[in-house]
Amino acid sequence: MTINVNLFAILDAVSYAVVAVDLDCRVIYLNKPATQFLQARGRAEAEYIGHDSETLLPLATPKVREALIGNEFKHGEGRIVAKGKELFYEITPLMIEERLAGAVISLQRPERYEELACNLVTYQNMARQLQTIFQSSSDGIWVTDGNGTILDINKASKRLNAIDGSTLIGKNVKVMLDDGIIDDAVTLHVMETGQQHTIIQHIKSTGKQLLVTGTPAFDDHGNLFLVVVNERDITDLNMLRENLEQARRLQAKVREELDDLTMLEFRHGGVVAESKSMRQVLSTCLRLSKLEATTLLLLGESGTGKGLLAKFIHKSGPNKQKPFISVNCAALPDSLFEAELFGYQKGAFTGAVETGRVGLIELAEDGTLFLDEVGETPLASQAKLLKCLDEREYFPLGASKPKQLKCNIIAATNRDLDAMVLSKRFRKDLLYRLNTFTVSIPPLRERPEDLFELVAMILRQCNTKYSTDKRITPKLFDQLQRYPFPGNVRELKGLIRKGVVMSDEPILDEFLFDLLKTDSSIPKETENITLPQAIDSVERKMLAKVRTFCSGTREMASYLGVSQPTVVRKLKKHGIRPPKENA
Ligand SMILES: Nc1ncnc2c1ncn2[C@@H]1O[C@H](COP(=O)(O)OP(=O)(O)OP(=O)(O)O)[C@@H](O)[C@H]1O
Repeated sequence: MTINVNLFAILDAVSYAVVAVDLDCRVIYLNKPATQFLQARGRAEAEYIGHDSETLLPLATPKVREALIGNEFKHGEGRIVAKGKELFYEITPLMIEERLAGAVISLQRPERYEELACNLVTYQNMARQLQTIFQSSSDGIWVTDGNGTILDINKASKRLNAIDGSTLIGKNVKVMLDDGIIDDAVTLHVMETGQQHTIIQHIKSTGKQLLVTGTPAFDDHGNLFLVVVNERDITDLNMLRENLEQARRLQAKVREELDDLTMLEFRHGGVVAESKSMRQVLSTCLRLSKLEATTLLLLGESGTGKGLLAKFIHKSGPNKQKPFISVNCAALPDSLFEAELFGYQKGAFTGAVETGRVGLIELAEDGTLFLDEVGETPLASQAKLLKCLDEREYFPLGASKPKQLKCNIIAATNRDLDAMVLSKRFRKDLLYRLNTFTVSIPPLRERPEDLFELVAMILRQCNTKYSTDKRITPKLFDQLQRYPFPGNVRELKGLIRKGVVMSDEPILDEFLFDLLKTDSSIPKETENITLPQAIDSVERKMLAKVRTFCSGTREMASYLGVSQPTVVRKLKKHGIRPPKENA
């Protein structure tokens, strides 16, 4: 008996409520915390003793009943939530004299577990770790409850916002807004939408710019219970971005200045390039000039400056001191093409010079060989030229040992090589070999921005050459810009030269204006024919007329504003004999 009394006293002394039931689930005992709990709710112990435990513990009793059924007692535990309060319970067997006599239900507040857990070393370590992470983060971190009440602020945030965090804990974020510490509160946005939200916040007192992200956390019932706010200082980042932007602008300016310098360099090489298209052409040429053992193709109408650019490429390359050899493929008779290009050994063919002859390729050494009017290369020689370019060696006529091709090759044409391939006048494989690097020079009419500088340069050259001081006024530029210049820069040069030499006036406007009018007027007899026919007819008439007063194809070329090989080719096409001295 004494023992029993002591046992009850012990049970009364424990901090949790204990309820014992018999095998029929009738309440047989309540300890002191349990009766106190009932008294606090205006109930008496007597109302429950001897009654089914369902009246006292409606939510836990089904589990108790289950534990008591069968031969083996089933330990159980669970959680009771009623009227906003929460209790944890545990069901253990009640054994009397080694026989199951019922069950004991122990009930405990969850906070108590928490209090106990807090004393556990593992819990303390974990909490310490979390605090260390929270405080040592270089980003600012705030934690508020679901209503915006500040629960915690880390050190970084205090520094970024220049605030004493301890005075704010327990206050609502709205206070910070009202006090003007911050200009916007991300927590309020998160509370409103229930979603993550990011803002840029400007901190008045520190002048800092923060990237602030608020993230919501929800409990098991979907209620917002925490808002975690992360603040990242982007002041330095913005400054970095600005510096980068400034550096970029500076770089662009330097590049522009460099471009201008390069253009100046071009001008020293006598190449005018004011238009964007010509500048692009020149930059490409400059880049290509740095390549070794290269072959490139310059395309463009007659007089656009292919020859000039070929020289420019050579002069800009590493072998500018080496020879630049120019050969006009149209001017070489078919029979002599290979002999001129590859050279020959003595006695190689009838009429060959006794001593033999060095070819143009060899003469070019490791400089540049310019194959002008490459489209006119005799078909029979095209295969040999291709082999020479492919293998970078060739056999002079009559030689048994090959020689090396050391020079760069720049080919040029105003012909449509694709069309020539189709009409079988140019080898497709040679075209592919030549056009790996192609530079197309636009006609003068497509780059009027170059006109002014070209006219100024040509006038300067002519005035120096003929000791004159002729000028052109801006009025004439309107006319010049409207004129199509089929002969391109060469035609412009011829036009101005004619003006400087022939006009008696110091201002050339009127004289050149008349010349332009005659050159651009359409002859009446061409009105009912097609454009190619009209061009053909005008070409024939001009050649025939100019032939009568010129003493050679060179003079004709200069008068007509085209190259000499073009004159030779066109005379051949129209069946007109060259002037006497060239005949
Ligand atoms: N951009 C330029 N700047 C200065 N002079 C130029 C320019 N383009 C062409 N010229 C001048 O125009 C004339 C004709 O140029 P060039 O002989 O190089 O043309 P081309 O395209 O080779 O002609 P073709 O196909 O008839 O041989 C030359 O006197 C050349 O110096």
